Amino acid sequence: MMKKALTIAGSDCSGGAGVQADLKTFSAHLVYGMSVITSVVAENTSRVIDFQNVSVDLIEKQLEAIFEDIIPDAIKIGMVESPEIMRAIRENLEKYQAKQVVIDPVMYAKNGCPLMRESSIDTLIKVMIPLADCLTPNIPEAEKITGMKILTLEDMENAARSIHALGAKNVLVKGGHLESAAIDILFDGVEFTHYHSKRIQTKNTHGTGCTLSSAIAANLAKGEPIKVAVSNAKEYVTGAIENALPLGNGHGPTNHFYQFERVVKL
Ligand SMILES: Nc1ncnc2c1ncn2[C@@H]1O[C@H](COP(=O)(O)OP(=O)(O)OP(=O)(O)O)[C@@H](O)[C@H]1O
Ligand SMILES: Cc1ncc(COP(=O)(O)O)c(N)n1
Repeated sequence: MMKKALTIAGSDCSGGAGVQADLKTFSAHLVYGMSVITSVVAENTSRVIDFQNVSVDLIEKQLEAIFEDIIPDAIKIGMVESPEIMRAIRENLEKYQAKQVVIDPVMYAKNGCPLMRESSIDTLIKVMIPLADCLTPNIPEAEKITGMKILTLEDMENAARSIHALGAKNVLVKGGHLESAAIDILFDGVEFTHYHSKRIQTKNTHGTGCTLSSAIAANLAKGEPIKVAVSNAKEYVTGAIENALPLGNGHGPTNHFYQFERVVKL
């Protein structure tokens, strides 16, 4: 039976990040994908033009429609811009006894445009982080959450430990913003696991964080334990970056279907 995954995130009309990246990632893993849209973002590979949040009422009704009918095996949460939407997601996921929740605490787009208002950070910490089976901050996000400056692998480990203490079961601090290799560090409350890949020289990295977190959710939906889920997801995102698509004028999207190109000549 096909496993099912849900993304609760913003819509990126240009298709490289947000809900669109998540659904492509679920499909590439042969997992049935569903979506609850939190915000409609007018953006492309170069800039965010504008966004409008979906009302709390309609977000709750999307969740109701999903959970009364097709129960997801795992959930990925991406852009959640406001404290009210965060609180509604927390309440509803508790009500529906959601399992395997991966949270990517999206704060900014690649080009620096804010996708979460500053006043949401407190609610993110108190309301969202304790929901997470796995939280996947990048370095700037981990700095905002912890108030620490992160320059080294040891700093990443310390940040992961302090975010774990806020209630996330597993914390993956992503090293995409490091200068050296792309090393991500997982802390499960007991030990650290380092996931290495070489740094790929490309500007086409639109949606890397969305793709990694939804690949973790797809692997959890299939029943993989967290360390295997992160390892498989890291391998997948590295391949998607290596084969990234030179589309648009800015940061092009990753290639979610690179594995299929060996089978089907496009
Ligand atoms: N140039 C690169 N080469 C190899 N791996 C990379 C590169 N850039 C990012 N990654 C990897 O991509 C994944 C996403 O990390 P990153 O730190 O870019 O997340 P992010 O900043 O949240 O992404 P986004 O900017 O899409 O929100 C991580 O596994 C990271 O190591
Ligand atoms: C709707 C939405 N969600 C998340 C991101 C972050 O992705 P990136 O930092 O790769 O642009 C984005 N740009 N848009």
